[in-house]
Amino acid sequence: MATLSTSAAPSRPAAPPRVAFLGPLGTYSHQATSEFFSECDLAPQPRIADVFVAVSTGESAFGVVPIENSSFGAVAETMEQLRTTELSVRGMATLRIGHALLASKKAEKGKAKRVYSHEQGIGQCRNYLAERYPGIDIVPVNSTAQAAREASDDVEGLAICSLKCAEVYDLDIVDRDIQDAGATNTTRFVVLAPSAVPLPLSYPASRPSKLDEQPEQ
Ligand SMILES: O=C(O)C(=O)Cc1ccccc1
Repeated sequence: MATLSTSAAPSRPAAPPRVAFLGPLGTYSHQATSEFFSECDLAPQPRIADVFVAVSTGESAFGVVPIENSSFGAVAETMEQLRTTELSVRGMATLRIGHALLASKKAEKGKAKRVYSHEQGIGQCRNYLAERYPGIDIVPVNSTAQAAREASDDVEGLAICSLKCAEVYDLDIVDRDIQDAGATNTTRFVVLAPSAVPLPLSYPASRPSKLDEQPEQ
């Protein structure tokens, strides 16, 4: 006689969630996403508004957006989206932000005519720019890694972005730690999900936050 098995079928490990964030690769939002989600399918978006769309349409399970910087304040595009979104804020990550100034490997020293960055990157380095590059053209772009991409195609351009972008976009390091607030410069990021979707307990990843690490001596 056939017997019925009551044991459940072996469960397949859940696929890592798809997470939308402000791209391209190398942004601070990318860094915050990787810190928060131990494993995920990275879905970089061209603008902060696109992160909200990707989560609202279900294309991504979660989204990560910057919300506030310790020295320059609220991130305007995120605040604008939060006014009307039906998504919920389900988590938070705080990163220490150290900006680098990068240039194309073909750039001539001292010939820079413009500097690209996200509005936040420009705002967090405004005193540095006024002192070292008075009168330089400031070109706001969608993200700091987008600024690195622009500088890689512009021998008269500089990018304010993370040091990581020097590797990712093959750029020279002109200067580092150029943010006006020094080691105290932090940005808070929030994790978005559709209102009905709770954040699994396994997030944030158990690794200690970058802010818990000891400062270099
Ligand atoms: O452009 C980025 O890298 C972002 O993630 C937004 C941002 C810009 C500057 C500081 C912190 C976050």
